[in-house]
Amino acid sequence: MRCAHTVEQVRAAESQLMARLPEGALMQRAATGLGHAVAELLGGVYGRRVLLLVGSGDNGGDALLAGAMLARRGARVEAWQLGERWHDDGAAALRAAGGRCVTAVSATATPAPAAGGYDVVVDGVTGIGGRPGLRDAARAALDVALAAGTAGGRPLVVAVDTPSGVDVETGELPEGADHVRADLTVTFGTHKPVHLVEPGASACGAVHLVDLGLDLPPAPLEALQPGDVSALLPRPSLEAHKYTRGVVGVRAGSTTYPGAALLSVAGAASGLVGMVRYVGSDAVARTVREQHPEVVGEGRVQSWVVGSGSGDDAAQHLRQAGSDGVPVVVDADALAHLEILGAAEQRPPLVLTPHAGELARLLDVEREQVEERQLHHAREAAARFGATVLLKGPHTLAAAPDGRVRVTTTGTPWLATAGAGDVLGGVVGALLAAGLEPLDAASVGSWLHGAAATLAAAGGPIVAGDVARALPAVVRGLPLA
Ligand SMILES: NC(=O)C1=CN([C@@H]2O[C@H](COP(=O)(O)OP(=O)(O)OC[C@H]3O[C@@H](n4cnc5c(N)ncnc54)[C@H](O)[C@@H]3O)[C@@H](O)[C@H]2O)[C@@H](O)CC1
Ligand SMILES: Nc1ncnc2c1ncn2[C@@H]1O[C@H](COP(=O)(O)OP(=O)(O)O)[C@@H](O)[C@H]1O
Ligand SMILES: [K+]
Repeated sequence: MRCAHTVEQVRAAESQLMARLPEGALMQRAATGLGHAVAELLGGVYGRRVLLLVGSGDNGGDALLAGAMLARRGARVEAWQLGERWHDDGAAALRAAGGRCVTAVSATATPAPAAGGYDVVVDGVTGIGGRPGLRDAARAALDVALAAGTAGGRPLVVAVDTPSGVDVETGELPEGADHVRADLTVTFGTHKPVHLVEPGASACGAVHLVDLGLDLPPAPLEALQPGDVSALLPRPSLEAHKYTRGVVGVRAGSTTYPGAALLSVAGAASGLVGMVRYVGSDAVARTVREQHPEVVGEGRVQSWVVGSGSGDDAAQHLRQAGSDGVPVVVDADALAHLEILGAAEQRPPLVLTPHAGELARLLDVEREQVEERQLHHAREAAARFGATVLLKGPHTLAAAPDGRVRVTTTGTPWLATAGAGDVLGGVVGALLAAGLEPLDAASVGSWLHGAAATLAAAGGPIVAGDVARALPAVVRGLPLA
């Protein structure tokens, strides 16, 4: 599991460990990991030109100590002091290693960049102690450094712990203010929410974790890895028969949108359960069975998938599905009718699968607000509706009513294609029917869906049906549990 901890959790774990280590040992560990990561990114050290942008806290200290390590190995290292103070031991180490230190850099006194520019700019302005936004001195220094470039184009940007200026705890970006965009972020001890949650995650670039040996509590935010998915995936036992594997029912699609029925069923019928039932108009049911001859009609199920392309039938589909007492995936058109299910205590377990626009309508806010504050709104909806909420997008979030959140890190922008969400609803419904609890069903389903899209796309375009077809191959490729 990839875990992201809060700043408070990180600080508590760090101070516990620091109490047991010689002074400065933890920062040296972080700086050594950072130095190695920069060296690897540059494909070597000797003769490389490195600029450190250094703030007033320990984040700057990490940058200075890593810079000293690179300078000792033959890099040409320069450090610009952006705050009123900086980490004196770090600066002394850099000077001793032959690096150049430029103090008192301000927005109006930015140094001339080295002739030929820099191969890499290391952002050590702020880490977990930073407030969102960049101060003018940092903004001006960054502009000058990036414009200086190299023969090969602009320098690479490596963020120390987090890109400066982002909101570390939420992944939000400061409104109207600037932040660093990194090619690589080297973080320490554990991930922080910004490394996983959009839009901040995109500002981190690739993320490299340096282990510090921290003793950490359970994380409020997680990202499943292939081994986790494999361990959670329901697999048929030797004694299995189709009913023990679970039966998923689909009430989706309509004469206006028969395709949504086909795609929801395609997701549900990708092999994760023993049987799929489809309930809808005769005409749509006929079309579904032509393409999926294994699908049967009405009967007992262990979960329902409702709403994709249900159009005017959405309320009725939801009422019927909700009266069974089994978990329900509520998608698309059905999301507007949650009140039909009565008070939260009377409802069956629900997985809501809105995209940002649908979640905005549910919460009566603007779509942009949801996109800007994804973690906040996913958690808010999960708590308000007492349901697991799968907020779909580039880094889909699965939020449980108890506050736990899982981020999906699989997927490809090629997945932004009509009907992909219908397939996802079917996959999540199948996993619920197979016995997973809602947060596991939502997060495992979303992980498999993203991985199937990446496999099917292979760098090129796909349609929604390709995702369902690729899903069995993703399951086959999982590591053994
Ligand atoms: N706490 C620890 O034990 C460890 C911390 N480490 C490093 O230390 C960092 C945290 O250090 P600090 O707590 O000193 O905090 P930071 O270095 O992240 O930032 C705090 C400083 O930045 C200034 N600042 C805040 N917001 C700003 C903004 N928007 N623009 C410009 N300046 C701003 C503050 O006035 C303060 O002086 C971590 O991110 C990590 O890089 C690592 O060395 C590992 C060990
Ligand atoms: N930029 C993106 N990168 C990766 N995945 C994306 C991106 N945009 C959308 N997706 C995924 O594509 C799917 C789209 O679903 P949805 O919005 O419900 O579309 P539809 O209603 O047409 O099926 C979701 O799984 C979502 O997470
Ligand atoms: K930083």
